Amino acid sequence: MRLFYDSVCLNVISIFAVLIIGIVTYCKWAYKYWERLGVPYLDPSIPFGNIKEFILLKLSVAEVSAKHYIAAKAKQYKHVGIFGFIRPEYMPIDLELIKCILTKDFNYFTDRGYHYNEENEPLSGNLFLLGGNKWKKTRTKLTPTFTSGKMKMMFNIVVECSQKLKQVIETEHKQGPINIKKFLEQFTTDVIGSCAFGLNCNTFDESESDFCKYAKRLFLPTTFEKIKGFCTVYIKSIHKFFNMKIIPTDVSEFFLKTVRNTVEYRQANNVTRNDFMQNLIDFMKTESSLTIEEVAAQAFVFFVAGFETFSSVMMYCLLEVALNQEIQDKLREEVNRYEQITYDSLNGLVYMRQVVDEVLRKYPPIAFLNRACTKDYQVPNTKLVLKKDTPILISILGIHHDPEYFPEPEKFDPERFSLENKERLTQFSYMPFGEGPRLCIGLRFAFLQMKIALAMLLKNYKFSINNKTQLPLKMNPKSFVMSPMGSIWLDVKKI
Ligand code: HEM
Repeated sequence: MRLFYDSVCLNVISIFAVLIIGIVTYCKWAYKYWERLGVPYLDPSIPFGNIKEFILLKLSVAEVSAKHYIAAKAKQYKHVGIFGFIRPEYMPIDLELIKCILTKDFNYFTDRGYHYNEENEPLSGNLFLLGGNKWKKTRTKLTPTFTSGKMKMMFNIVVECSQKLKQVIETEHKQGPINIKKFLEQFTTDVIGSCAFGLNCNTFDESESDFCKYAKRLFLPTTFEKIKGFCTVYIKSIHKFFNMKIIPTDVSEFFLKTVRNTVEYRQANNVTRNDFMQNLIDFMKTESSLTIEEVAAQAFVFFVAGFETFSSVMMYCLLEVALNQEIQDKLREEVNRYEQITYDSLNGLVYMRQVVDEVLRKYPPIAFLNRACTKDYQVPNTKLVLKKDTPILISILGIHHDPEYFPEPEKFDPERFSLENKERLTQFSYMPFGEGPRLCIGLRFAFLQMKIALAMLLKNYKFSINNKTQLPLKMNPKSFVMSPMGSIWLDVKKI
């Protein structure tokens, strides 16, 4: 019996050892990928490649890619090869090269390389995930939804929501310091729920409305959902084999049902409203029509793309003005030049634009851009040919903190974006909304929202930092957008 037991143990250990040796040998071979192509690369570690700190939750994915950018730049590389586990990824460092990928040779890089499957998962057929011709057609259809004329139509909805934000700050600030992010998230849910889904979410009154519940659920995935998300990016074969969905089924069903109800209600009752949903519904009637699932997918992505980005930019804005009182005073002076905030007065808020631009430089919420090579690509002025499907990673955070383009990058200085200085910025050194044909479609709407909310808050309140805020900020390694670990607590005084 003892002999049998020993032999089983020996066999198990041998199989295990062979497996380990096999994995190590394969990794070592895979890690020669960039060397074989003559591309400089950063030393990977088995089995993580170059993303160990991200996998072990020491740094956020944004910080890890910025670290790669800095390391490559220090060695004066124009481009660098990295590995996400064993997946080779290409990171351009030189801005001319970045320009080629994002604009000049865009037809080689039309896709982000993320998974989507509209039949299996209708909401994945959204503008952010789509690639190739489908993306192009959808982008052409949606572009008119974001013209300045359409923004003007949505102005009143955003003002209404900002009044509710003011009311809640009015009550809450009397109780002590406020955790500003929570209220900004509620505000964003109200705005996008209203503009993209045509709903009065009443987030401030009813914190557990269904809309809020599913929105929160989407941004707080379970461990299993995180693993699935991870497979989508790094181990596509597993993702495809198990036909995994990227959006949780209950969330998907809720958003689809909500859109269906809204469309049916408006059509049955002949109701129209000045919002994104109306534009999408109008498309359903045209020749180049959208199906109800396509409408839902776009409304869904407007919500997802706008939620974390907007609330984090606003939070960093208020943090920086709380830390820099003279900037806050100057901003307030500008806002107070207008008795009332109107759509036209927003254009006059020039200094506010500088402040927001600097916030977006220092804390770009989407800190890296993804592209995938859709056909073999000869990298200009080199012998390198990038193979079809090679993932491309551009570190916005790294570029925005590069002292060559922004001296003293950690300093918060809105003067970098004065009219005069803005003209001197190196092309492609500032890309908080991305660049090229896949540039953020919601840019105008984001500025509309930010200017209205900031103007309303600064007109009525003075913000200073409360010592419950842990400074310097440490980024949350679990978050895909630039989000701090702890909360930002502000003392608020009525003016
Ligand atoms: C401050 C707020 C925002 C920031 C910083 C931001 C940033 C970005 C960035 C960096 C991209 C990728 C661009 C690229 O790959 O070149 C993007 C794409 C996108 N954004 Fe935004 N965004 C913001 C707000 C919004 C809002 C409010 C909406 C919708 C109402 C929106 C909708 C989208 C969509 C649909 C895409 C995909 C565009 C495409 O692939 O054609 N974003 N955004």
